[in-house]
Amino acid sequence: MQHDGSGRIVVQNLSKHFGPVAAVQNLSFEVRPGSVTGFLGPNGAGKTTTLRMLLGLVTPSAGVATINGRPYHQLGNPAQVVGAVLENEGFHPKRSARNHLKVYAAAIGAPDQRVEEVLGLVGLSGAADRRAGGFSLGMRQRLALATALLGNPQVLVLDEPANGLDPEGIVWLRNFLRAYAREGRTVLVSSHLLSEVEQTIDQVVIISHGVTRYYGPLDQLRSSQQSRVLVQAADPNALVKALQEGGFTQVEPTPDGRVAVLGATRQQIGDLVAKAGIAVYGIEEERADLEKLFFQLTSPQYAGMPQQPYGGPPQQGGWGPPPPGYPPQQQYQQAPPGYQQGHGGWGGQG
Ligand SMILES: Nc1ncnc2c1ncn2[C@@H]1O[C@H](COP(=O)(O)OP(=O)(O)OP(=O)(O)O)[C@@H](O)[C@H]1O
Repeated sequence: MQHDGSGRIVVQNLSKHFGPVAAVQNLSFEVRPGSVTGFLGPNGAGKTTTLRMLLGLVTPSAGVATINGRPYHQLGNPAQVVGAVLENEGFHPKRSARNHLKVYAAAIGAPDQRVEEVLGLVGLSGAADRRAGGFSLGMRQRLALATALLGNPQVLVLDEPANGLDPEGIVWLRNFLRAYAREGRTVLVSSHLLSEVEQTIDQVVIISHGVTRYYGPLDQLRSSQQSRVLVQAADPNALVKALQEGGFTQVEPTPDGRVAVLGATRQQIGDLVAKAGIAVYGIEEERADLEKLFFQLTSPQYAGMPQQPYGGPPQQGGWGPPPPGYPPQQQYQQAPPGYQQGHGGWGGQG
């Protein structure tokens, strides 16, 4: 049966157990053409196992993974549909890059001319006659990518492709993958570091211990992380009152006695306290930190929490269970008790 040519990757309720180890649990997500999707999670999260199931190298315990609507082994001409780079791929050390590519090109019926094209695409033309055994890790990554590109595939699946690349190589890879997606192709790229792929990806699937923690557009994840303005005031209660009167309702105390205001700028707060005549000793903006959120989402503490409290794996734009302390447990949507009387301390304690 023919595949549908859609360029779509669909992972549906995918699970894999290795004996007692649940490597992947009920994972679901979709990758559409024209986008780069980051598949993120710490070491051991289940990324490689998932990609190996997608590529027909590991049999799922449950669920399905398809490319163009078919499991990998049912794609008639897989090299033209999907190109993949998995971790620790070996090259014959004595074979030159060009000869390595010629062997693979012959195996999938690609012409020798394609070998020269892919060498150019990955920037290895100048090193084509050097033995792969002498290549740096970064050059080996490029050669592996060139091999994946031989069939001019619609879909690219790359496991930790930034490993071993120097900063220049990372920028090169980012531009390459974005251009590839702009051609209407599909790119799925795994990493254990959000910062490494943050500028490359449009969509993100974050997993930890084989379970989805977040699945959706990166922008949405970013905008969920509001910056906060931290204010140290002589009279926090008066400050909270003024903030709420000024329409800043997302106000919370910090452990060090400051008042955190969400959805505000330093300037807005500065103007407000000046107008209200409130003495403040400091106004500081705390920038949203995506890396911190990623760490929280994938931390072991978080992984120990009940799974899927919302009844199933997250849909697109959806979350797994909230990370600890998120949203903050102490949040003054209304004035803290005690302050309305004009006396008593912060939260009615003083
Ligand atoms: N063949 C196997 N036999 C037994 N356990 C396995 C096997 N392959 C993977 N695992 C286990 O499954 C879990 C997920 O591993 P996997 O390699 O998929 O994670 P990963 O997210 O790719 O991590 P890394 O970046 O370290 O490769 C780990 O606990 C790992 O030890």
